[in-house]
Amino acid sequence: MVRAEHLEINKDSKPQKLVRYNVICLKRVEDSAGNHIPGSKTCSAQTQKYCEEGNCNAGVKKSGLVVVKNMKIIGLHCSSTDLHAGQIALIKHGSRLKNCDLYFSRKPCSTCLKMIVNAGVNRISYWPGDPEISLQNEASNPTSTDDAKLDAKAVERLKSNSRARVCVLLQPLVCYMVQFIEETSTRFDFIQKITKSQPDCNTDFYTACRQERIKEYESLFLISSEEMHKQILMTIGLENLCENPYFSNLRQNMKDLVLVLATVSASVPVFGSFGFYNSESQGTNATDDECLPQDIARHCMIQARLLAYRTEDHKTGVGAIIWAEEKSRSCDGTGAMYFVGCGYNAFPVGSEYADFPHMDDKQKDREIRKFRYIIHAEQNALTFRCREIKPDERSMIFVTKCPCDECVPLIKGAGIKQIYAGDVDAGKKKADISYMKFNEIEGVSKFTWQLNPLHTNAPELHDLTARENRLICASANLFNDYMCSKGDVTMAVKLLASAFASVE
Ligand SMILES: Nc1ccn([C@H]2C[C@H](O)[C@@H](COP(=O)(O)OP(=O)(O)OP(=O)(O)O)O2)c(=O)n1
Repeated sequence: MVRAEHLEINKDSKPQKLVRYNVICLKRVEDSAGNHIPGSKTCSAQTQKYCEEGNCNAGVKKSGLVVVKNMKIIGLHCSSTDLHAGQIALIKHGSRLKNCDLYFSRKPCSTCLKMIVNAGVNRISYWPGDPEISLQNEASNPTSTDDAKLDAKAVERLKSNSRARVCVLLQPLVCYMVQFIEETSTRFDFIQKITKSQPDCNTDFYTACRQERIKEYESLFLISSEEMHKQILMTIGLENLCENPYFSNLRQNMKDLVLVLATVSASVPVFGSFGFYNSESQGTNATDDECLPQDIARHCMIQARLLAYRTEDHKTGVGAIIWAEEKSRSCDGTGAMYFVGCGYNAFPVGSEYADFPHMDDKQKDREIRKFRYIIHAEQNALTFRCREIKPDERSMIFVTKCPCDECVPLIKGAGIKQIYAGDVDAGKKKADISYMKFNEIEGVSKFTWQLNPLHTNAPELHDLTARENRLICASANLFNDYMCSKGDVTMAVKLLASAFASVE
């Protein structure tokens, strides 16, 4: 059956639901032996550059992939040195890919497409930029461009002979969405915590960090030359998008989504010695007490932040994502980490808008408050998880807000070993929701967003940090120079892939 490539736009989306289609994948930079390179300090300049340019697998750009079955995410993958994202999905899910929807951050190549089509997937959506086999190298390497063009043709042929729908799924954002995300990101607890702890600091550091992220994501996801973008769209069978106004609308939608991603990402910023730390040991063994590298923890928290925008609670959006670590590293570009589940706060599945009360504790009548009905982000992540939580593996939950007294025993009971969260609400007690148990939890390690306690405990280091932070606040340029000189700007885990998944 011949399937036409088309742009799907959902005009009925409610504003708070728009980012429900935006899911991010995890990427680890690896050396040729497949070892994780935690940052530029241990990575040779050459390898670093090679990986950054997405050239680890000659001519093949890194891609991310979200696998969705029955509207639930069952896999978050990323290409590795040896394997493309589609190949990894095949290895991980096999024939379970049947009837799944796949969301790629680049148009997949023929090697991946033939296998996933063969597995009986339902729909393949992709980001309409440079495809997996890059078409951007024309001048520098004509032979590889010829191969890339051949591959693009093969992809078209596979597409037109397959049952699966291969399409671009891109939602235009409503006009005030970018502004809404900007405002909520600046007000986010982590940014507020930094601002409060640095009395002479305003949110300039946030603006600088956002600019840095915008630059990074634009270079990953957008094609700067309009002409080049048009040529690529023609080659990958999207000629119907090359005419205006479709072309300019497409570019604008892509830019807006990149802006949203960068804005959310900046709300978990790289700033001085802020990060996820535990002040005391709480786990049952040393491995459980060991914090993930900061860049990975930050990356997962950004995923939770994106999920929070899908909330059904008008006032407070919360996102949660669970990852676990296998004993040995896997073929996935995410290293030993694998996705377990994710969720956001919402009313019970299937309920209609008016079925339950939406009021908070400012409403005197307790019967019409939301708290007894709304399912918390952690509760949805646990309920709709796609993998079991194994007692002998390090599993971790990332929550954008402090887990409340309903959720702390659930997280512990489920056998999750680590919690990464904010602690702004810890110790708060309200009539219908309390955050008292988080501080007392035992047997689970907590890593909260704070200044590195090693720095805070050493006065001279603290002074240094304060001085450095003042410097950072002074100007965006100074901030960038400072971070670059520290080698921190290049995160080992980057938000490489933005795939667009319709998920309940
Ligand atoms: N770890 C958490 C904590 C809370 N929530 C959800 C449940 C409710 O939808 C909302 C409750 O948030 P607050 O306790 O902040 O209560 P309010 O929404 O009333 O806001 P506030 O009291 O801060 O003004 O967040 C959640 O999903 N997961």
